[in-house]
Amino acid sequence: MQGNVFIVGLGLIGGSLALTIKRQHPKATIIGYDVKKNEMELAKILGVIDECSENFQSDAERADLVILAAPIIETEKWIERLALMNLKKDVLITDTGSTKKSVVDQAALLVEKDICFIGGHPMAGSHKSGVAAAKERLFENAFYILTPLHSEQSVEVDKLKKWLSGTHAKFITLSAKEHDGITGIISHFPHLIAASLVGQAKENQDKFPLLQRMAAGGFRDITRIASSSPVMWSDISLRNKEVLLELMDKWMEEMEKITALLHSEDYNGLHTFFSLAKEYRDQLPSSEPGAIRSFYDLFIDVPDYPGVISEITGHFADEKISITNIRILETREDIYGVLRVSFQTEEDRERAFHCLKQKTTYELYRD
Ligand SMILES: NC(=O)C1=CN([C@@H]2O[C@H](COP(=O)(O)OP(=O)(O)OC[C@H]3O[C@@H](n4cnc5c(N)ncnc54)[C@H](O)[C@@H]3O)[C@@H](O)[C@H]2O)C=CC1
Ligand SMILES: O=C(O)C(=O)Cc1ccc(O)cc1
Repeated sequence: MQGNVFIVGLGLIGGSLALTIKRQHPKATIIGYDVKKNEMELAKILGVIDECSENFQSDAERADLVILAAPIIETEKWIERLALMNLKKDVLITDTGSTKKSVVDQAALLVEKDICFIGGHPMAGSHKSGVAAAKERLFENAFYILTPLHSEQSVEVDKLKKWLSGTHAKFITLSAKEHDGITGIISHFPHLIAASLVGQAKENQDKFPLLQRMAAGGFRDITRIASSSPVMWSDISLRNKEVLLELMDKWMEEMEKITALLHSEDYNGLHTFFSLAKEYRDQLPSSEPGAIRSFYDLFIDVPDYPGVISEITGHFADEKISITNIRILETREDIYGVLRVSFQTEEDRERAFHCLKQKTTYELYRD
């Protein structure tokens, strides 16, 4: 595809989409805009965009595709302003916000002006922010939800998918309401809980001076998402308020039930509670990328001796397998530790798995 692609918000998501589009459509010109001038300049230096926007309106008016990748409330403000501009007749406007209903409602302002808007949410990311964290392959195999305003937009949806084909994502069309219901359960509510778990640890750190050091393993993993951008998550929480409040009521009811089980020392009740959770979780697809894909992890049971990490990374280096992260999750003093290695792609993880299967006798796990 050829034309001008105007990306607003050059963070993790805007930057990653810019890289993907540039690779897939080398003839396109990527113009980037960010309220933070230094972030915009960094994007240019890193080769993420072709041009820094000097003037939002004139760059929007020459665009064939506009991608709004700012925090949701800022995106809504841009939609209102875009509706007053003299845009190209066949321009496509999309966004990347983690909630869809309020954005799509706001886009009625564009539709009134006969401008095409298709809501979008690439469901891959991380707790990192900023253009420096952008990656060309961030969206590979991830779900990419599109929320067109009506069924007659199929030609435009196909055109948008072509622009975004370099993401190698799995496109799914949903209504904005359905999208917000699902993501509320699997993403937004868990973020609230993760942040509150971290809060609970902080509250108790004076009482237990060792707490911080000991929170390095599993606790860090289940609360990783609490390190995400506070601006982004405040926007998401407010814009999916109804869904979150409903989930919160149900959660409180559930917590009251568990409180009662503890008070009455109801062993069978607790066993049922944990069994039902385990049963449902164990049957969730593990070969699917999951709704939100962020990393491909390989877990390796390694003996706890100095040099084991360099042994493992040496094997990967020999096979030219790149890793994105490596961490010891837990070291049981006398026996084994679990090493978690993260990869950018499923393919890299598979290669790593087979490489270690061949060269070592360590137990390996992919889930
Ligand atoms: N971080 C993630 O894992 C994912 C985020 N999203 C959504 O994508 C959007 C962007 O998120 P990230 O890239 O992660 O955030 P980020 O914090 O990495 O980047 C956002 C960028 O937008 C800029 N910005 C803020 N206000 C602006 C404005 N009024 N005009 C232009 N630029 C502005 C910021 O300076 C920043 O550079 C959000 O709406 C978020 O809900 C969607 C999928 C995953
Ligand atoms: O890092 C993680 O696990 C995430 O949850 C990333 C993420 C954040 C927001 C989204 O809308 C989609 C994905």
